[in-house]
Amino acid sequence: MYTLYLLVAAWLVYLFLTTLGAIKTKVPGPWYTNLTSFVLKYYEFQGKRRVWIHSLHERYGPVVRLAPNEVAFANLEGMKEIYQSGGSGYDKTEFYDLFKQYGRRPMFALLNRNEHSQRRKIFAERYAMTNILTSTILQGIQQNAAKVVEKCVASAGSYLDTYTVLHCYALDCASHALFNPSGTKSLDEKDDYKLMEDLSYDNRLQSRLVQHHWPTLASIRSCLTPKPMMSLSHSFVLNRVTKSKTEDSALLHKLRSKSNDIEEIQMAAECMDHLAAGIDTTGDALCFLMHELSLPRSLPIQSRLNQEIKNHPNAKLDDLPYMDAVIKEGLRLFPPIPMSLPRYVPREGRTISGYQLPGNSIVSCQAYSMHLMDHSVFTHPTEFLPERWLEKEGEAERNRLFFAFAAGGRGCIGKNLALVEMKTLIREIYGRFQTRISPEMCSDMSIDDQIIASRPKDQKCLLIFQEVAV
Ligand code: HEM
Repeated sequence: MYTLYLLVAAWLVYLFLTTLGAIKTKVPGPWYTNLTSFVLKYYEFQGKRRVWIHSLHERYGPVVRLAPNEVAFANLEGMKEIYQSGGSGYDKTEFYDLFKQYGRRPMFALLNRNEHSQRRKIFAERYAMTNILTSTILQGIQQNAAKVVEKCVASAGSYLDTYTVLHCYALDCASHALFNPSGTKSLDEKDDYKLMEDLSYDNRLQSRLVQHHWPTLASIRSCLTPKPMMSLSHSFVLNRVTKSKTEDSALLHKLRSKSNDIEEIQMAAECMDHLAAGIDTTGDALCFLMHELSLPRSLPIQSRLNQEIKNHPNAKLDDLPYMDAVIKEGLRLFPPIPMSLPRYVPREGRTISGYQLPGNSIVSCQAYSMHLMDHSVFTHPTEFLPERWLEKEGEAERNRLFFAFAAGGRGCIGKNLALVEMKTLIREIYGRFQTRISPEMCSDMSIDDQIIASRPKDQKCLLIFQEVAV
């Protein structure tokens, strides 16, 4: 019994001390966030972390306390300091341990900044726009887009589940960039289709959170349960890394050229990470966007898009400003990674947006709030209004707050690839079809949070494709 009293007393002292530390910084937020991270964890396990944080921003402003040692920002000042100061901003937290592959840290999960910048240098030239537009990567994307169009044509008189088709498209494009010519053909082949399912229908949110917050508990559990077999996608990537022949343009080719410094299993971890990073993000972004465009209220947007594409048949991908605006607005309203990207305040402590925070506190921004909070920059922020991106006034402010690909030296390295994939497909589809929601569609398209990314809740989106008269 005495032990119990002692434990309770120790807990109270701990709360008191953390409260003292917390009050010192006077960050706005609900009183209980000074005492415990319990409420934050509760919302995380419910898959509602993003929505809860956003509601706190709406109530308390752009800087808000989430837990005794954790603060969220939804303003430019905070974003620049956390993600861009010194080039790549503050260091990532152990949250990124969850993204290890084959027990190794790929670039996305590297915590050490020097190691990260060395690794990033290896890939930078492969993901540069010039490389993507001039190499066989673009050809692969165009061929995959043509296959999607064939499926749209074949769906005449019925509907197409665009969720699955778009995820196959994203998988085939990303795996082509990684392993060309040994990428997947999930748009045509059943076995590769299973790979898409393996990657996109992952439902391990809760167990991954347990692993993050209580790693000891997670390792006890894994000792007590039989070891899971290697997933389909992990076997696929390992097989490609150890056995496939690749063209010079493939990312794996570049990694192999560094084989003195990088072991094969580390190459596999890297390829697996880029594959996972490239599928749901691009697939979900396209799916949310096409759903929004297919709603009756978006018909005028579709018409304008169709006109632009048809009137400029030979334009370069980047010379279609309205299409650009439509895609950007989709990424603003439905960012595929809308959740917090956590970082540690450097050891000495920092003042961010006027608040003094001790070293090792956790700070973050989430794209969802960055894109909705400032009504002077994004007027009518919850509405889908591509035209806003065409206005000259406020252009710089809008671009600075656009956080779908994050910012700084740890921002998305696959951004150019993703944008070329999106633009190529949207041009092919909306230059030829009008899309509508199928009357048989009863699935929920609301944003469903996973560990860091989000997806349409029911992972189904039934659209009708009707050819537009030339
Ligand atoms: C619309 C599509 C995409 C979006 C919205 C997106 C978004 C992001 C964001 C927000 C980050 C930073 C995450 C963080 O700091 O925790 C990131 C990092 C990353 N993304 Fe993307 N991404 C997309 C597509 C892709 C594609 C197609 C690839 C590659 C095939 C890719 C590969 C990566 C990698 C490797 C990183 C880690 C970069 C580093 O640590 O230096 N992404 N992405």
